[in-house]
Amino acid sequence: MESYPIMLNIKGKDAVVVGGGQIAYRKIVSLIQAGASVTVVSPKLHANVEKLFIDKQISWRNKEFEPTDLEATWIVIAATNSREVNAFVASSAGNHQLVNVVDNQELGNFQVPAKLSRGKLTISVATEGASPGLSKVICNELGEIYDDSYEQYLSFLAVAREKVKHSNMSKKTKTKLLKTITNEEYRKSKDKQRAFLELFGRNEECV
Ligand SMILES: C[C@@]1(CC(=O)O)c2cc3[nH]c(cc4nc(cc5[nH]c(cc(n2)[C@H]1CCC(=O)O)[C@@](C)(CC(=O)O)[C@@H]5CCC(=O)O)C(CC(=O)O)=C4CCC(=O)O)c(CCC(=O)O)c3CC(=O)O
Ligand SMILES: NC(=O)C1=CN([C@@H]2O[C@H](COP(=O)(O)OP(=O)(O)OC[C@H]3O[C@@H](n4cnc5c(N)ncnc54)[C@H](O)[C@@H]3O)[C@@H](O)[C@H]2O)C=CC1
Repeated sequence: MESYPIMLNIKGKDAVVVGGGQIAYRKIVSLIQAGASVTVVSPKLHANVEKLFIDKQISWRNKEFEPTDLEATWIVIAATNSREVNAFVASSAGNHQLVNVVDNQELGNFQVPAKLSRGKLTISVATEGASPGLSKVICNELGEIYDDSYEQYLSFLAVAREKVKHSNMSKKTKTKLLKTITNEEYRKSKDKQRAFLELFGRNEECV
């Protein structure tokens, strides 16, 4: 069966990461970047995780995992170096919790893909656990093609699309315009972007 890829809005949501090592650190950073409120449960912290705690970016329960640690959280990441503990974390989670198990994907209900961010553009790559290393390689390759210029371009597209959507143009014209601005020439030319936005009046800062 295929996985179902989604973009999750976890801003302000509680996440519990069990384990405070290097792998936990990687997952914690992406949770923080997405605005989650992260609590780490672990008797020891890797220096990088400790720094996040000192900087008040995470909460820390300095203890071994117990099932009550999962109360009232939405996202659970089992990232200890013990397969038994990770399995125990997974079996302690409720049906409505999102659970990721770093050493046994079968026990959880989501996996973390490799990710490339360019502002509003997200490219994520996953292999159903067949080769996380390949996911990383592919993401790095895509990073060469979808370079930093996409960040500004996506800001333009977002503003332009809103303007088109809220204009009085016919549906057909709107569809045509939205297609036109995905042409490469709009990414490469801020003059073209500016000219497009000027069709709708005052210019925006995204250009
Ligand atoms: C199932 C999954 C569960 C999950 O973690 O969600 C999982 C599981 C496991 N990974 C293992 C190994 C490695 N993982 C990486 C890297 C990443 N792993 C990530 C995700 C995932 N890893 C999920 C599937 C995603 C998919 O399908 O592609 C990435 C993409 C995202 C992230 O972690 O943020 C991140 C790249 C981030 C980046 O871009 O930098 C590397 C390479 C490296 O670190 O350089 C290696 C070594 C090379 C190799 O093995 O390929 C092992 C064996 C552990 C052991 O030896 O004991 C397991 C356990 C198992 O296989 O059962
Ligand atoms: N999914 C992925 O991308 C990858 C997963 N792995 C897996 O991740 C596991 C963890 O790797 P690292 O972070 O490098 O290990 P690590 O040894 O650096 O950290 C393990 C952490 O787990 C904590 N811990 C141990 N028992 C605990 C308990 N009962 N309750 C709470 N915390 C507990 C320790 O205090 C420590 O902070 C590895 O065993 C490996 O199987 C490894 C590479 C990639």
